[in-house]
Amino acid sequence: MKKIIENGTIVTAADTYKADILIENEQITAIGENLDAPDAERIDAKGCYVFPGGVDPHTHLEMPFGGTVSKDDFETGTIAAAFGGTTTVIDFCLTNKGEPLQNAIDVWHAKSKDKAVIDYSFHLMISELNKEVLDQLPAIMDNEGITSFKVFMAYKNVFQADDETLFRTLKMAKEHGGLVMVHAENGDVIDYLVSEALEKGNTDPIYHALTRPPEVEGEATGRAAQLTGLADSQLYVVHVSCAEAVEKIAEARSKGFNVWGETCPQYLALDQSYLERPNFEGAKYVWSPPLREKWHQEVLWNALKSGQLQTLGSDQCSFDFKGQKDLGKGDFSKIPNGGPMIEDRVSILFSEGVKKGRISLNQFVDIMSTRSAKLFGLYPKKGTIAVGADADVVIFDPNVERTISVGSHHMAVDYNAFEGMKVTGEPVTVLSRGDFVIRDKNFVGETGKGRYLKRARYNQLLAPVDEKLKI
Ligand SMILES: NC(=O)NCCC(=O)O
Ligand SMILES: [Zn+2]
Ligand SMILES: [Zn+2]
Repeated sequence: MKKIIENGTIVTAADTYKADILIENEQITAIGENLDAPDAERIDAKGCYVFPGGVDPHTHLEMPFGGTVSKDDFETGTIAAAFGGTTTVIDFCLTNKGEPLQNAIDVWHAKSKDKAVIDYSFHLMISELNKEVLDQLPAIMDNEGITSFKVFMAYKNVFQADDETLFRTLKMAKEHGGLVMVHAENGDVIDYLVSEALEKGNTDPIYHALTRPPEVEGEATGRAAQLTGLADSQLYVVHVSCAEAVEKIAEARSKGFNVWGETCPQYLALDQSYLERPNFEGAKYVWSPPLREKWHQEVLWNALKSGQLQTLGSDQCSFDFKGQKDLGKGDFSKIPNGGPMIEDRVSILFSEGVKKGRISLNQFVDIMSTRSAKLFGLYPKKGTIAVGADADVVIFDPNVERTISVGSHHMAVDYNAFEGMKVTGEPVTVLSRGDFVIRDKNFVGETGKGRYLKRARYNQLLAPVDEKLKI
């Protein structure tokens, strides 16, 4: 069925203008004034912005972690994402040392197939990079379209990889056109600081933040950036939380290194004092890296504005307060790390960013959608409103005022980290490849309709085309 979205203001990463959009066969087929197609359903977007569906580059749906499994799965997580104006998520596929990579990928396909309501893709975790692993990667890039690889520099004895693995991953990415992602914190130093705190009897949630100071994030970010320069490769630093890390990214970029940075809503709008909330409530705000002193927020906003940071990931990794976060009662190091962010990512960026004059409307679209689509090989199918793009479209009311609350959110968990926060703006209608997923703020999508997306390689879209990979 054809559709025409009319009377709205289209916003892309580059432009803001009034026009109608014609949608046919999953795609945008025309953009212009007073479009007509006699058999089209007409959707009125009067008073609203019409922008590309959000691309969330960082989620952990149904992920085993911290002795439990993150609560939102590919069904509840993608429904919540759609309510929030996101139409594509890229989730992290965990791997186990010694296990064929394809097995791990198959586990992630089994979790997501028949569940996701919007389109999705995977990054792949690299925990070791010997010849055996290296030999598997080109086929995985070709067959699975997985072109980004995540290395953890923290979580000692769990996910943490050593510097040799990081460096070899960077070299591999250079050769094959992949993008390396890092969780940049110095896991060895954190491990020492945590045991020191616990020995002294410091067990409350606030010690999670105090044992992961900004210096350990800045150090690891700088190390990863230097190794990227040495390998002449490309790096994407996930969940940047502090000034120390921003400085290292900016320094590397000023040297011409291909280093990119993502921050998350929690670092822009929450701060370290939340971890001191009584009755163990501080556990709700345990992320790694941790929430920082409030002044870091403005540094992050300025980095988004100036382009030193480019994207916003939700780092969705939700755990119930009761029954999951409380695994860490009496020992902060056992609190599952992560929180529910997938639904509020776009709204927080709009309300705290655009409405408060920190970023422009076009920067907002770039940060929450376009730049991730470009960096991760999905553009221009995803991440923009253009003829030929998938019709992933959000109709967004920029003036409605509302209060975020667990009572009205759609994530599966028993709290919302922004509880009581007033925001301006809300998605009203969301389409995924031309089909309504959210219509007039109601879910009308279909479980399992989301499609797995194979992605292009980094150097097919951004860097000069490598002779070996002519496109
Ligand atoms: N960030 C966090 O605390 N949890 C999710 C896993 C990760 O990204 O490190
Ligand atoms: Zn991480
Ligand atoms: Zn994460």
